[in-house]
Amino acid sequence: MLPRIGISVGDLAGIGPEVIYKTFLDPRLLKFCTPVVYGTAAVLFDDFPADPDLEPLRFRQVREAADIAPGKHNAVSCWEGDDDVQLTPGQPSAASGAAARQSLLAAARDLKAGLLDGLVTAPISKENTQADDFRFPGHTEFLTSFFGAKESLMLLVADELRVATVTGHIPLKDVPARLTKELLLAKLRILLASLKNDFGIEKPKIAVLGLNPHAGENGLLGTEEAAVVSPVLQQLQQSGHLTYGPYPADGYFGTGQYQQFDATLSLYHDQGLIPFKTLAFERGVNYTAGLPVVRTSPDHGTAYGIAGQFKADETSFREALYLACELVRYRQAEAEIKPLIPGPAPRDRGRRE
Ligand SMILES: NC(=O)c1ccc[n+]([C@@H]2O[C@H](COP(=O)([O-])OP(=O)(O)OC[C@H]3O[C@@H](n4cnc5c(N)ncnc54)[C@H](O)[C@@H]3O)[C@@H](O)[C@H]2O)c1
Ligand SMILES: N[C@H](C(=O)O)[C@H](O)COP(=O)(O)O
Repeated sequence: MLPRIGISVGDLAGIGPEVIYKTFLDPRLLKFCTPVVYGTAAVLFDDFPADPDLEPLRFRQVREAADIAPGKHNAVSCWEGDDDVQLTPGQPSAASGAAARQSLLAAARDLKAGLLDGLVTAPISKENTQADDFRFPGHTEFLTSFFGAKESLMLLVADELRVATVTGHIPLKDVPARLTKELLLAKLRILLASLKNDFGIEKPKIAVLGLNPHAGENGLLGTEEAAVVSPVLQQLQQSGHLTYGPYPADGYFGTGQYQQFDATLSLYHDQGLIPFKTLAFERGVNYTAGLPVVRTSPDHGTAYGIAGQFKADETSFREALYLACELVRYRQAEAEIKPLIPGPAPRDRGRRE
Protein backbone atom coordinates (compact mmCIF):
# COMPACT_ATOMS: atom_id res chain seq x y z
CA MET A 1 0.00 0.00 0.00
CA LEU A 2 1.23 3.51 -0.78
CA PRO A 3 2.10 5.49 2.36
CA ARG A 4 -0.75 7.80 3.36
CA ILE A 5 0.96 11.10 4.02
CA GLY A 6 -0.95 13.77 5.93
CA ILE A 7 -0.11 17.34 5.02
CA SER A 8 -0.86 20.25 7.32
CA VAL A 9 -1.09 23.43 5.28
CA GLY A 10 0.66 25.94 7.56
CA ASP A 11 -0.18 29.62 7.85
CA LEU A 12 -2.61 30.64 5.10
CA ALA A 13 -0.76 33.91 4.63
CA GLY A 14 2.47 32.08 3.83
CA ILE A 15 3.75 29.99 0.93
CA GLY A 16 2.57 26.63 2.33
CA PRO A 17 -0.45 26.21 0.04
CA GLU A 18 1.63 27.26 -2.98
CA VAL A 19 4.46 24.76 -2.42
CA ILE A 20 1.92 21.99 -1.80
CA TYR A 21 0.06 22.87 -5.00
CA LYS A 22 3.22 23.08 -7.10
CA THR A 23 4.47 19.76 -5.75
CA PHE A 24 1.27 17.90 -6.59
CA LEU A 25 0.88 19.45 -10.05
CA ASP A 26 3.33 16.70 -10.98
CA PRO A 27 1.15 13.57 -11.20
CA ARG A 28 4.17 11.31 -10.65
CA LEU A 29 4.01 12.10 -6.94
CA LEU A 30 1.04 9.74 -6.75
CA LYS A 31 3.46 6.89 -7.42
CA PHE A 32 5.11 7.60 -4.07
CA CYS A 33 2.23 8.28 -1.73
CA THR A 34 -1.43 8.95 -1.15
CA PRO A 35 -1.46 12.64 -0.18
CA VAL A 36 -4.00 13.81 2.38
CA VAL A 37 -4.11 17.59 2.71
CA TYR A 38 -5.83 18.99 5.82
CA GLY A 39 -7.99 21.92 4.73
CA THR A 40 -10.48 22.81 2.02
CA ALA A 41 -8.93 22.33 -1.41
CA ALA A 42 -11.07 25.01 -3.09
CA VAL A 43 -9.93 27.60 -0.53
CA LEU A 44 -6.32 26.53 -0.68
CA PHE A 45 -5.66 26.00 -4.35
CA ASP A 46 -8.30 27.57 -6.61
CA ASP A 47 -6.39 30.86 -6.96
CA PHE A 48 -3.25 29.26 -8.36
CA PRO A 49 -2.72 29.12 -12.13
CA ALA A 50 -3.11 25.75 -13.83
CA ASP A 51 -0.20 24.39 -15.86
CA PRO A 52 -1.39 24.21 -19.51
CA ASP A 53 0.81 21.14 -20.08
CA LEU A 54 -0.63 19.18 -17.19
CA GLU A 55 -4.01 17.87 -16.12
CA PRO A 56 -5.74 20.29 -13.73
CA LEU A 57 -5.07 19.32 -10.12
CA ARG A 58 -8.24 18.08 -8.42
CA PHE A 59 -8.53 17.02 -4.80
CA ARG A 60 -11.24 14.69 -3.49
CA GLN A 61 -12.70 16.60 -0.56
CA VAL A 62 -13.76 14.26 2.24
CA ARG A 63 -15.02 14.85 5.74
CA GLU A 64 -12.91 12.20 7.41
CA ALA A 65 -9.59 10.53 6.74
CA ALA A 66 -11.39 7.18 6.89
CA ASP A 67 -12.88 8.12 3.48
CA ILE A 68 -9.68 8.91 1.59
CA ALA A 69 -9.00 7.10 -1.68
CA PRO A 70 -5.60 5.41 -2.12
CA GLY A 71 -3.56 6.75 -5.02
CA LYS A 72 -5.62 9.96 -5.34
CA HIS A 73 -5.21 13.54 -4.16
CA ASN A 74 -7.30 13.81 -1.01
CA ALA A 75 -8.28 16.76 1.15
CA VAL A 76 -9.88 16.37 4.57
CA SER A 77 -12.16 19.16 5.81
CA CYS A 78 -10.96 20.47 9.16
CA TRP A 79 -12.03 24.10 9.40
CA GLU A 80 -15.00 25.15 11.43
CA GLY A 81 -17.03 27.70 9.44
CA ASP A 82 -15.30 26.76 6.18
CA ASP A 83 -16.87 29.66 4.30
CA ASP A 84 -15.02 32.20 6.43
CA VAL A 85 -11.57 30.74 5.75
CA GLN A 86 -9.62 32.35 2.93
CA LEU A 87 -6.10 32.72 1.62
CA THR A 88 -4.57 36.04 2.64
CA PRO A 89 -1.10 35.99 1.05
CA GLY A 90 1.41 38.07 2.98
CA GLN A 91 -1.15 39.16 5.56
CA PRO A 92 -1.04 36.94 8.62
CA SER A 93 -4.03 37.23 10.91
CA ALA A 94 -5.65 35.47 13.82
CA ALA A 95 -7.75 33.58 11.24
CA SER A 96 -4.75 32.42 9.20
CA GLY A 97 -3.05 31.24 12.40
CA ALA A 98 -6.18 29.44 13.61
CA ALA A 99 -6.58 27.66 10.27
CA ALA A 100 -2.95 26.49 10.50
CA ARG A 101 -3.51 25.21 14.02
CA GLN A 102 -6.67 23.34 13.10
CA SER A 103 -4.99 21.77 10.09
CA LEU A 104 -2.05 20.59 12.20
CA LEU A 105 -4.20 19.29 15.05
CA ALA A 106 -6.52 17.36 12.74
CA ALA A 107 -3.61 15.77 10.87
CA ALA A 108 -1.79 14.90 14.12
CA ARG A 109 -4.94 13.26 15.53
CA ASP A 110 -5.41 11.15 12.40
CA LEU A 111 -1.74 10.18 12.46
CA LYS A 112 -2.13 9.06 16.06
CA ALA A 113 -5.28 7.14 15.17
CA GLY A 114 -3.40 5.21 12.48
CA LEU A 115 -5.37 6.74 9.60
CA LEU A 116 -2.13 8.20 8.22
CA ASP A 117 1.36 6.73 7.95
CA GLY A 118 3.36 9.97 8.11
CA LEU A 119 3.06 13.74 8.30
CA VAL A 120 4.58 16.60 6.33
CA THR A 121 3.99 20.02 7.83
CA ALA A 122 3.95 23.20 5.75
CA PRO A 123 5.36 26.25 7.57
CA ILE A 124 3.59 27.99 10.39
CA SER A 125 4.49 31.29 11.97
CA LYS A 126 5.33 30.33 15.53
CA GLU A 127 4.04 33.65 16.85
CA ASN A 128 0.81 33.54 14.86
CA THR A 129 -0.01 29.97 15.87
CA GLN A 130 -0.10 30.63 19.61
CA ALA A 131 -3.44 30.20 21.38
CA ASP A 132 -4.64 29.41 24.88
CA ASP A 133 -4.73 25.73 23.98
CA PHE A 134 -1.58 25.81 21.84
CA ARG A 135 1.53 27.07 23.60
CA PHE A 136 4.37 25.52 21.66
CA PRO A 137 7.34 27.28 20.02
CA GLY A 138 7.22 25.02 16.98
CA HIS A 139 5.96 21.80 15.42
CA THR A 140 8.82 19.86 17.01
CA GLU A 141 7.77 20.68 20.55
CA PHE A 142 4.05 20.23 19.83
CA LEU A 143 4.50 16.81 18.22
CA THR A 144 6.91 15.65 20.92
CA SER A 145 4.28 16.44 23.52
CA PHE A 146 1.34 15.16 21.45
CA PHE A 147 2.98 11.79 20.83
CA GLY A 148 4.15 11.45 24.43
CA ALA A 149 7.87 11.35 23.62
CA LYS A 150 10.20 12.35 26.44
CA GLU A 151 12.66 13.93 24.00
CA SER A 152 13.00 14.39 20.26
CA LEU A 153 15.64 15.86 18.01
CA MET A 154 15.48 18.50 15.28
CA LEU A 155 17.52 16.94 12.48
CA LEU A 156 18.07 18.81 9.22
CA VAL A 157 18.78 16.57 6.26
CA ALA A 158 19.99 17.14 2.70
CA ASP A 159 21.38 13.93 1.20
CA GLU A 160 24.51 13.09 3.23
CA LEU A 161 24.49 16.40 5.10
CA ARG A 162 22.77 15.93 8.47
CA VAL A 163 22.82 18.59 11.17
CA ALA A 164 20.95 18.34 14.46
CA THR A 165 20.66 20.70 17.39
CA VAL A 166 20.64 20.03 21.13
CA THR A 167 18.69 23.08 22.25
CA GLY A 168 16.01 24.28 19.87
CA HIS A 169 13.50 27.10 19.96
CA ILE A 170 14.74 28.91 23.06
CA PRO A 171 16.33 32.32 23.57
CA LEU A 172 20.10 32.32 23.07
CA LYS A 173 20.66 33.60 26.61
CA ASP A 174 19.07 30.40 28.00
CA VAL A 175 21.30 28.00 26.06
CA PRO A 176 24.16 27.55 28.58
CA ALA A 177 21.78 26.74 31.44
CA ARG A 178 19.79 24.30 29.31
CA LEU A 179 22.89 22.52 28.08
CA THR A 180 23.27 19.71 30.61
CA LYS A 181 25.06 16.38 30.33
CA GLU A 182 21.68 14.61 30.58
CA LEU A 183 20.20 16.58 27.69
CA LEU A 184 23.27 16.16 25.49
CA LEU A 185 23.33 12.42 26.16
CA ALA A 186 19.62 12.08 25.40
CA LYS A 187 19.99 13.96 22.10
CA LEU A 188 23.07 11.97 21.10
CA ARG A 189 21.23 8.71 21.80
CA ILE A 190 18.33 9.81 19.59
CA LEU A 191 20.77 10.80 16.86
CA LEU A 192 22.65 7.48 17.06
CA ALA A 193 19.38 5.54 16.91
CA SER A 194 18.01 7.61 14.05
CA LEU A 195 21.15 7.30 11.93
CA LYS A 196 21.06 3.56 12.44
CA ASN A 197 17.33 2.87 12.19
CA ASP A 198 16.11 5.64 9.87
CA PHE A 199 19.15 6.09 7.63
CA GLY A 200 20.60 2.57 7.74
CA ILE A 201 24.06 3.61 9.01
CA GLU A 202 25.16 0.68 11.15
CA LYS A 203 28.03 2.43 12.94
CA PRO A 204 27.39 6.18 12.67
CA LYS A 205 30.16 8.72 13.11
CA ILE A 206 29.00 11.89 14.84
CA ALA A 207 30.73 15.21 15.49
CA VAL A 208 29.66 17.55 18.29
CA LEU A 209 30.46 21.25 18.10
CA GLY A 210 31.77 23.39 20.94
CA LEU A 211 29.70 26.15 22.50
CA ASN A 212 32.34 28.81 23.00
CA PRO A 213 34.81 30.45 20.63
CA HIS A 214 37.51 27.91 19.72
CA ALA A 215 35.67 25.28 21.74
CA GLY A 216 36.58 27.10 24.94
CA GLU A 217 40.36 27.21 24.27
CA ASN A 218 41.02 24.79 27.16
CA GLY A 219 38.89 26.77 29.58
CA LEU A 220 40.21 30.22 28.74
CA LEU A 221 37.08 31.14 26.74
CA GLY A 222 34.44 29.02 28.45
CA THR A 223 33.93 25.86 30.46
CA GLU A 224 30.96 24.01 28.90
CA GLU A 225 33.18 21.95 26.62
CA ALA A 226 35.14 20.45 29.53
CA ALA A 227 32.24 20.31 31.97
CA VAL A 228 29.46 19.03 29.70
CA VAL A 229 30.49 17.99 26.21
CA SER A 230 33.72 16.02 26.72
CA PRO A 231 32.46 13.80 29.57
CA VAL A 232 29.40 12.77 27.53
CA LEU A 233 31.49 12.03 24.46
CA GLN A 234 33.91 9.96 26.54
CA GLN A 235 31.03 8.02 28.09
CA LEU A 236 29.68 7.12 24.67
CA GLN A 237 33.13 6.35 23.28
CA GLN A 238 33.69 3.92 26.14
CA SER A 239 30.54 2.11 24.98
CA GLY A 240 32.00 1.86 21.48
CA HIS A 241 30.22 4.77 19.83
CA LEU A 242 31.99 6.92 17.27
CA THR A 243 31.22 10.30 18.83
CA TYR A 244 33.86 12.99 18.52
CA GLY A 245 34.44 16.59 19.52
CA PRO A 246 33.92 19.19 20.71
CA TYR A 247 35.04 20.86 17.48
CA PRO A 248 35.49 24.62 17.20
CA ALA A 249 32.37 25.63 15.32
CA ASP A 250 33.73 28.55 13.31
CA GLY A 251 35.81 26.69 10.74
CA TYR A 252 34.05 23.33 10.91
CA PHE A 253 31.73 23.79 7.95
CA GLY A 254 33.92 26.13 5.94
CA THR A 255 36.75 23.61 5.84
CA GLY A 256 34.44 20.76 4.85
CA GLN A 257 35.21 18.89 8.09
CA TYR A 258 31.52 17.95 8.34
CA GLN A 259 31.98 15.66 5.34
CA GLN A 260 33.94 13.23 7.51
CA PHE A 261 30.89 12.52 9.67
CA ASP A 262 27.43 11.01 9.20
CA ALA A 263 25.95 13.84 11.26
CA THR A 264 26.93 16.96 13.16
CA LEU A 265 25.34 17.88 16.45
CA SER A 266 25.26 21.60 17.10
CA LEU A 267 24.52 22.90 20.58
CA TYR A 268 22.02 25.61 19.68
CA HIS A 269 19.60 26.38 16.85
CA ASP A 270 21.48 28.94 14.77
CA GLN A 271 24.86 27.26 15.29
CA GLY A 272 23.60 24.33 13.24
CA LEU A 273 20.89 25.81 11.08
CA ILE A 274 22.89 28.73 9.66
CA PRO A 275 25.54 26.49 8.07
CA PHE A 276 22.92 23.92 7.07
CA LYS A 277 20.74 26.46 5.28
CA THR A 278 23.79 28.12 3.74
CA LEU A 279 24.82 24.82 2.23
CA ALA A 280 21.40 23.35 1.40
CA PHE A 281 18.50 25.80 1.86
CA GLU A 282 16.81 24.87 -1.41
CA ARG A 283 16.60 21.14 -0.78
CA GLY A 284 16.86 20.87 3.01
CA VAL A 285 14.38 18.89 5.09
CA ASN A 286 13.60 19.19 8.77
CA TYR A 287 12.98 15.76 10.32
CA THR A 288 11.85 15.22 13.89
CA ALA A 289 13.87 12.23 15.05
CA GLY A 290 12.92 10.25 18.12
CA LEU A 291 9.14 10.23 17.66
CA PRO A 292 7.06 7.09 17.30
CA VAL A 293 5.76 8.58 14.03
CA VAL A 294 7.37 10.06 10.92
CA ARG A 295 7.21 13.83 10.55
CA THR A 296 9.14 15.97 8.09
CA SER A 297 8.91 19.56 6.93
CA PRO A 298 10.58 21.85 4.41
CA ASP A 299 13.44 23.83 5.95
CA HIS A 300 11.96 27.21 5.05
CA GLY A 301 9.39 29.33 6.79
CA THR A 302 6.24 31.17 5.78
CA ALA A 303 8.11 33.59 3.48
CA TYR A 304 5.30 36.16 3.75
CA GLY A 305 7.27 38.55 1.54
CA ILE A 306 6.77 36.42 -1.58
CA ALA A 307 3.43 34.78 -0.73
CA GLY A 308 0.79 35.16 -3.43
CA GLN A 309 3.35 35.92 -6.15
CA PHE A 310 3.75 32.32 -7.32
CA LYS A 311 7.52 32.66 -6.87
CA ALA A 312 8.05 30.10 -4.11
CA ASP A 313 10.36 27.18 -4.82
CA GLU A 314 8.70 23.88 -3.88
CA THR A 315 11.89 21.77 -3.92
CA SER A 316 12.29 21.63 -0.15
CA PHE A 317 8.64 20.64 0.35
CA ARG A 318 8.97 17.92 -2.29
CA GLU A 319 12.12 16.61 -0.62
CA ALA A 320 10.27 16.58 2.72
CA LEU A 321 7.57 14.46 1.11
CA TYR A 322 10.10 12.05 -0.40
CA LEU A 323 11.92 11.66 2.89
CA ALA A 324 8.67 11.04 4.77
CA CYS A 325 7.70 8.33 2.24
CA GLU A 326 11.13 6.73 2.48
CA LEU A 327 11.14 6.68 6.27
CA VAL A 328 7.60 5.30 6.43
CA ARG A 329 8.47 2.51 4.00
CA TYR A 330 11.65 1.76 5.94
CA ARG A 331 9.77 1.52 9.23
CA GLN A 332 7.04 -0.62 7.64
CA ALA A 333 9.64 -3.00 6.21
CA GLU A 334 11.38 -3.18 9.60
CA ALA A 335 8.09 -3.97 11.33
CA GLU A 336 7.41 -6.79 8.85
CA ILE A 337 10.89 -8.28 9.16
CA LYS A 338 11.32 -7.92 12.93
CA PRO A 339 9.09 -10.84 14.00
CA LEU A 340 11.02 -13.12 11.63
CA ILE A 341 14.40 -12.37 13.24
CA PRO A 342 15.28 -14.29 16.41
CA GLY A 343 15.48 -11.83 19.32
CA PRO A 344 18.49 -11.34 21.56
CA ALA A 345 18.97 -13.68 24.50
CA PRO A 346 16.91 -12.44 27.47
CA ARG A 347 20.02 -11.46 29.44
CA ASP A 348 20.99 -9.02 26.65
CA ARG A 349 17.69 -7.19 26.64
CA GLY A 350 17.78 -3.75 28.21
CA ARG A 351 21.56 -3.92 28.50
CA ARG A 352 22.86 -0.53 29.58
CA GLU A 353 25.73 1.38 28.11
N1 LIG B 1 8.72 24.62 9.18
C1 LIG B 1 8.26 25.72 9.75
O1 LIG B 1 7.15 25.76 10.23
C2 LIG B 1 9.14 26.95 9.77
C3 LIG B 1 10.48 26.90 9.38
C4 LIG B 1 11.23 28.07 9.42
C5 LIG B 1 10.65 29.26 9.81
N2 LIG B 1 9.33 29.26 10.18
C6 LIG B 1 8.62 30.50 10.52
O2 LIG B 1 8.46 31.25 9.32
C7 LIG B 1 8.42 32.64 9.62
C8 LIG B 1 9.37 33.40 8.71
O3 LIG B 1 10.69 32.96 8.97
P1 LIG B 1 11.99 33.51 8.26
O4 LIG B 1 11.69 34.80 7.57
O5 LIG B 1 13.07 33.44 9.22
O6 LIG B 1 12.36 32.40 7.18
P2 LIG B 1 11.72 32.08 5.76
O7 LIG B 1 12.28 30.75 5.39
O8 LIG B 1 10.25 32.21 5.77
O9 LIG B 1 12.31 33.18 4.76
C9 LIG B 1 13.69 33.44 4.63
C10 LIG B 1 13.98 33.95 3.22
O10 LIG B 1 13.91 32.88 2.28
C11 LIG B 1 12.93 33.14 1.27
N3 LIG B 1 12.24 31.86 1.04
C12 LIG B 1 11.79 31.00 2.00
N4 LIG B 1 11.24 29.93 1.44
C13 LIG B 1 11.34 30.09 0.10
C14 LIG B 1 10.93 29.30 -1.01
N5 LIG B 1 10.33 28.10 -0.85
N6 LIG B 1 11.16 29.78 -2.25
C15 LIG B 1 11.77 30.96 -2.42
N7 LIG B 1 12.20 31.76 -1.40
C16 LIG B 1 11.97 31.32 -0.15
C17 LIG B 1 12.01 34.19 1.87
O11 LIG B 1 11.36 34.92 0.86
C18 LIG B 1 12.99 35.00 2.71
O12 LIG B 1 13.68 35.89 1.88
C19 LIG B 1 8.75 32.75 11.11
O13 LIG B 1 7.56 32.94 11.81
C20 LIG B 1 9.36 31.42 11.46
O14 LIG B 1 9.14 31.03 12.77
C21 LIG B 1 8.57 28.14 10.15
N1 LIG C 1 13.78 25.55 13.31
C1 LIG C 1 13.19 25.24 12.07
C2 LIG C 1 13.89 25.92 10.95
O1 LIG C 1 14.39 27.02 11.18
O2 LIG C 1 13.88 25.42 9.85
C3 LIG C 1 11.79 25.74 12.01
O3 LIG C 1 11.64 26.85 12.81
C4 LIG C 1 10.73 24.76 12.14
O4 LIG C 1 10.65 24.23 13.40
P1 LIG C 1 9.45 23.27 13.72
O5 LIG C 1 9.59 22.15 12.76
O6 LIG C 1 9.67 22.86 15.12
O7 LIG C 1 8.22 24.05 13.53
